[in-house]
Amino acid sequence: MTEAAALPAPEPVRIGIVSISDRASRGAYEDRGLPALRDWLTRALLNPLDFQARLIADEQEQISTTLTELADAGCSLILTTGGTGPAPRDVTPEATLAVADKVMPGFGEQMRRIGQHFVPTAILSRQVAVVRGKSLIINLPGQPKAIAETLEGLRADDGGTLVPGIFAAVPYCIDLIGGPYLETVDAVCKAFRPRNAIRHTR
Ligand SMILES: Nc1ncnc2c1ncn2[C@@H]1O[C@H](COP(=O)(O)OP(=O)(O)OP(=O)(O)O)[C@@H](O)[C@H]1O
Ligand SMILES: Nc1nc2c(c(=O)[nH]1)N[C@H]1C(S)=C(S)[C@@H](COP(=O)(O)O)O[C@H]1N2
Repeated sequence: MTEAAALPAPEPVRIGIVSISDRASRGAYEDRGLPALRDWLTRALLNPLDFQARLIADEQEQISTTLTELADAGCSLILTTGGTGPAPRDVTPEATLAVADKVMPGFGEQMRRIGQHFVPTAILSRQVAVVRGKSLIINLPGQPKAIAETLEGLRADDGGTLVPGIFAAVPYCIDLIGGPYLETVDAVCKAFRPRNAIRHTR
């Protein structure tokens, strides 16, 4: 048997993607949040992906209910986009904190650090990340272009990493909460794990 044949294939992963937008949910404009999330995750991950997609309005109860349902449905990762600013209808962080078992402040800190390289108003974002059971839930900004920026970080002209994207820490976080082993495409986003946590798959 060859070494490759002896290695296990990457595990399937269920991922919740949630676009939170008053205007896109009522059809005032086309939703670009879900396609941006799906496209980036498909480029970045080698695992077979089962997406659970939702497009909803900026309603706190509805957001919390959606996040709870996706976590209960076995999503290891849930990414939201939209509703993190200071406007009265921006309530995604409150809805996310309401379903948290643990708050993970490092994600929000790093997202705002990345954002300020693109736009000074990134400090207006109130994104949070939390763990609920075996799900990691992360709020991303609403601007569709900000989704890849935040997940991937900032590259230098030579292709090296200038500011690490938040996704580099996601696979190990999911390991620690008992989820499947996520494998990334290094050219898009190289996951970091301590040496003793690295497994080899095909
Ligand atoms: N789902 C989406 N599809 C396309 N563009 C979006 C989407 N969500 C947000 N945007 C764009 O990003 C901007 C900032 O996002 P934010 O979440 O603050 O939206 P908003 O201004 O509250 O409006 P809405 O909730 O109606 O989308 C929006 O004003 C819009 O231009
Ligand atoms: N990487 C990145 N982060 C970003 C932005 C961006 O263009 N790129 N836009 C910011 C802006 S203009 C706002 S108001 C806040 C709030 O997020 P929201 O889009 O969910 O309202 O996110 C910020 N974070």
